[in-house]
Amino acid sequence: MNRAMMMSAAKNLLTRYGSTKNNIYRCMSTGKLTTVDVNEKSGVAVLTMNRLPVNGLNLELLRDIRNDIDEIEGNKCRGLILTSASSSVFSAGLDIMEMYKPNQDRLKEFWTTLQDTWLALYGSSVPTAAAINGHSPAGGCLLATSCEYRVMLPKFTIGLNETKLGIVAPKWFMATFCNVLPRRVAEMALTQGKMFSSEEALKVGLVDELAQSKEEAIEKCQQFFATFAKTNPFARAMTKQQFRSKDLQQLEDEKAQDLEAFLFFVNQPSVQKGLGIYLDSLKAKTK
Ligand SMILES: CCCCC/C=C/C(=O)SCCNC(=O)CCNC(=O)[C@H](O)C(C)(C)COP(=O)(O)OP(=O)(O)OC[C@H]1O[C@@H](n2cnc3c(N)ncnc32)[C@H](O)[C@@H]1OP(=O)(O)O
Repeated sequence: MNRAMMMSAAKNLLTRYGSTKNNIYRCMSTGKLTTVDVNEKSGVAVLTMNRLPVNGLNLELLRDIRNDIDEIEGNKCRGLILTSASSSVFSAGLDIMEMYKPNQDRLKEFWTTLQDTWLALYGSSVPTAAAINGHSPAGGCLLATSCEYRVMLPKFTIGLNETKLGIVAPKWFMATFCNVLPRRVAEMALTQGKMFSSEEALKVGLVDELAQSKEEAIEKCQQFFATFAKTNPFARAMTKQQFRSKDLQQLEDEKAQDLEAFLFFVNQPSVQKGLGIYLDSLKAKTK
């Protein structure tokens, strides 16, 4: 191999395996709206949501996340860290545009994909953690709390704020919240639609640690995964799945009813009106 060929091969490798100070990262898959980088040394995959500006969870982003989780599971990665390409928003939750004046076929597909994404993430056999590097309301909080561990950057907010929008978080959103928070704290926060500051979230246990940067948050998630070094991966995964089986089974059993209830609720004129007013208030903020 001559020098030019060697340079070209090295360039190709760097494009595919981009190197950082300590580790080699392999880009496993790149959905249009997500990227997945696997640390070759640790086997940990970092799944980055990249639908800027706010990672609103629309049908396409949910599909990409779902496919990435499946791929990470299939590749037997040692861990999955969910994070955001934005420096101020982890995810703004469900893209309200999917629910406002919706096309009914797409609305069905949107909700079914959300259900499947949650089942895949909450029930994942791979250890999961969220590096919450920005605001994380509603569906963003659902994704973060579906993971086993959360590290958040200061001065952001997280919570299930649905009641403030005049909508109701489905049972499985609530179950996910209750898997993390004491029941009384969860009930109060859900009914109030409370958004916790990072510092408050740490205090009540909604997040496990704070970090000063995204890199530090990812490092802390990796340290969490390292706590499983002396456990049997199969026994670990079975234990997690059995622990979460009631919540998972409930949605599996009630998927069709949950979809019907969502469609009925979203199509109510009063709900449509409320969503329209909320969207206007979000847009007015930027004017
Ligand atoms: C019926 C059953 C429902 C089931 C449960 C529902 C769950 C959900 O997830 S509902 C969604 C709830 N989400 C929110 O309430 C968050 C709303 N967004 C915000 O609070 C903020 O945008 C922010 C804190 C996440 C980020 O603030 P900032 O960085 O200042 O960005 P902007 O507010 O200026 O937003 C930029 C741009 O994005 C639009 N947008 C924000 N969030 C959403 C959203 N969830 N869906 C659709 N669009 C959203 C916002 O309107 C701006 O648009 P433009 O003005 O056109 O740039």
